[in-house]
Amino acid sequence: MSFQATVQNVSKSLNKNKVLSSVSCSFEKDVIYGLLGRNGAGKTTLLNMISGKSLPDEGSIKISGQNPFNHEHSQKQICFIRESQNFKPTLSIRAIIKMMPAFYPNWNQHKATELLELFELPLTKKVSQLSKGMESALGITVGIASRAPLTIFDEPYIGMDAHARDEFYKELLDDYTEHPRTIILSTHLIDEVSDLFQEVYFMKKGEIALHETIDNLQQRAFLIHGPKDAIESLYPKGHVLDKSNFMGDYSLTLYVHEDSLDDFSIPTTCKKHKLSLQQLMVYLTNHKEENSLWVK
Ligand SMILES: Nc1ncnc2c1ncn2[C@@H]1O[C@H](COP(=O)(O)OP(=O)(O)OP(=O)(O)O)[C@@H](O)[C@H]1O
Repeated sequence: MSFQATVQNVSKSLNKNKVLSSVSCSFEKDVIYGLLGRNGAGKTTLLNMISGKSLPDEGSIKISGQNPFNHEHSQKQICFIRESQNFKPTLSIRAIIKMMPAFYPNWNQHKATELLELFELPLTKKVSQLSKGMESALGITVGIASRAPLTIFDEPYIGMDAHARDEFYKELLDDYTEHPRTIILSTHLIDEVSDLFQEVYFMKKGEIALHETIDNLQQRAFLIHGPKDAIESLYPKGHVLDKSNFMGDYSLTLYVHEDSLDDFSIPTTCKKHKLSLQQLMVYLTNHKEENSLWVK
């Protein structure tokens, strides 16, 4: 059976707070997803349930047709690397690496050794003796070397410097290219990783605000400058995320309607620039609902 993770109408409360409301999404085989949203949007809560660590109050989660909660076969298909506390502090790196093949049938020892060397992680050190960045690098090593059909990284690089993060993106992409699998990456460093994503889910206040392919987003989100009349003629073509006028230079941030895409062009007096994923996310999760692109 081909791999697929599906979430259907999932709701969840924690300590009587509704954290997720009727969330539906699906993660297809061999696609890299970004799961984005502001602090407290519900990303970790959703990922915990997808990885079978907790149960929804309502709705269903299926990993290739099975409920992953307490289901050994599903658990072996999923590697979930969290922001911290992935490993017992008293264990050495050597002991952790040794036990991984029991959890992940696709575990690749050669890749693990290569990454431990790259991140300069000494086998003899215990997790409690690692710096924050080293502990994150260990999580990343395990996540990549697991080659699990569903690999989830939830803010995995706390404490890692820019150089080490670059290594992570490169290694993840290289290994994915040779051994494709489904990857979900939740992060706040959006522009750093946006080249990795093929599709993104944006979450806002416990709901999915938008799901798009990166290709589609790039064709739909623009910042456009030009004279007043030309700019105003574009309003009906999309959702106006922002507009401003600075000393006669009018600008418009537009998310083009799906049905306007085929014939969307701008007047010759205007200039358009692509909107980065980070910029789009700011508009999308804006608390001012009248501007927010919250397609419900
Ligand atoms: N154990 C808990 N008890 C009560 N509320 C909780 C608990 N854990 C999380 N929450 C609440 O659930 C909401 C969603 O939290 P969650 O950690 O899923 O968000 P997130 O999108 O991952 O945030 P961040 O980007 O900051 O990691 C938040 O409002 C948070 O306060």
